[in-house]
Amino acid sequence: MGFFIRKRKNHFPVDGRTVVITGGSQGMGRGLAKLLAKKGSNVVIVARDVKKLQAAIEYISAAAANPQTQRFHYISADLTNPSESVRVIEEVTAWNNGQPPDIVWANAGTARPGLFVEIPIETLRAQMDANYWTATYLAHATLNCWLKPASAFPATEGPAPTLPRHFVITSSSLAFCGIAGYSAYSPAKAALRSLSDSLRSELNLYAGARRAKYGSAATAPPADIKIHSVYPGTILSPGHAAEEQSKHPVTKVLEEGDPAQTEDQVAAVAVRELEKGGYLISTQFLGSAMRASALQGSPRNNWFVDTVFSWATSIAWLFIGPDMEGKVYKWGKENGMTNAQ
Ligand SMILES: NC(=O)C1=CN([C@@H]2O[C@H](COP(=O)(O)OP(=O)(O)OC[C@H]3O[C@@H](n4cnc5c(N)ncnc54)[C@H](OP(=O)(O)O)[C@@H]3O)[C@@H](O)[C@H]2O)C=CC1
Ligand SMILES: CCCCCCCCCCCCCCCC(=O)[C@@H](N)CO
Repeated sequence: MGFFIRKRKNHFPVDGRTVVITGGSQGMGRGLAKLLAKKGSNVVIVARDVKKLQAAIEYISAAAANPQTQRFHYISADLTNPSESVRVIEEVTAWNNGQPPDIVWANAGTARPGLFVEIPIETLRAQMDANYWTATYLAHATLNCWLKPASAFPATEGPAPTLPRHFVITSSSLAFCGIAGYSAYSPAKAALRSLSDSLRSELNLYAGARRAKYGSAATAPPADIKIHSVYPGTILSPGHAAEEQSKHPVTKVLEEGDPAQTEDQVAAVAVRELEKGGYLISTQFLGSAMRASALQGSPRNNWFVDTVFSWATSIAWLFIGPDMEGKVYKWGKENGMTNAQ
């Protein structure tokens, strides 16, 4: 039997490892936390609202595979403040017996849709804070901890990890395609894709140094580091319900065909793709098409599928592009310029 059923390598082992998930109190982050609890991880969730965090911890820990040995923890932090990311990593390391977390998932984010000229300047900046800077500050704190053994972080104890560490970013399929109504949000998510590609390139340097003659326990990081980014489409979350309130009707027209996923569905696909070794990860078919049409120089998950799919989407855009332009034009023609909510 073993001859026929070749078990593929799991590139994202989580059993017994410690995972930090920001935005873990609801929506996709809560779905991820529950799934990883089921797969045997120790989980720390981070968000601002303590009541929601407490309720989520109860919900997440109930899914634990080994309730006697797995541990769960929450930290209340506003991640738009850079020093809060540093504190989170320090606190998790202390909680985790002096060992830094194995996996950190920058998932916190919020969308404030609306027409560009209607959005106050402060909201434009706040959207960058909530979506770009939260993840970037966390990446900076985490990579400093993982890459600099002699950094400000408490000295780590015990044996060096043998498995790679992972930093995962939740972006959005809107990173691949700009549509009316998301001008405050999409640029932040597109910037995260660029951050992901840049860090992926840079981390090769440390992987090389670990194996070179210059690498030593004192100067080289103790484990390889893998970076990944996930690009979901519509997720039926509390955040999504809130954004629907301020969403311009033309935006609803444009995203009408986007299949909605529950927090559990999106978490299951994201983790499955990570287990397969995915780097730039979409979570449903439309998202995969959007991804394929916007690959640029990003490392491929599967060179054959990604290349052929990108050719197909290049042709598809010749029809979809004008169709979407026409939908926005038609909405203006029929309803005028006002936000008809
Ligand atoms: N919903 C959707 O349709 C889509 C969402 N996404 C992205 O997926 C991720 C999850 O979204 P979703 O599932 O909708 O989750 P929600 O919007 O429902 O929840 C957001 C989570 O992030 C936390 N959070 C928000 N701001 C901060 C902050 N400044 N500091 C710390 N924590 C914060 C919230 O807790 P609290 O408010 O208590 O801080 C909450 O736990 C986000 O990055 C989002 O942009 C991507 C594609 C589609
Ligand atoms: C060949 C390619 C064809 C592409 C057609 C593109 C159609 C546009 C679909 C827009 C989907 C938007 C999902 C929103 C997710 C999100 O991040 C917000 N809900 C924030 O929470």
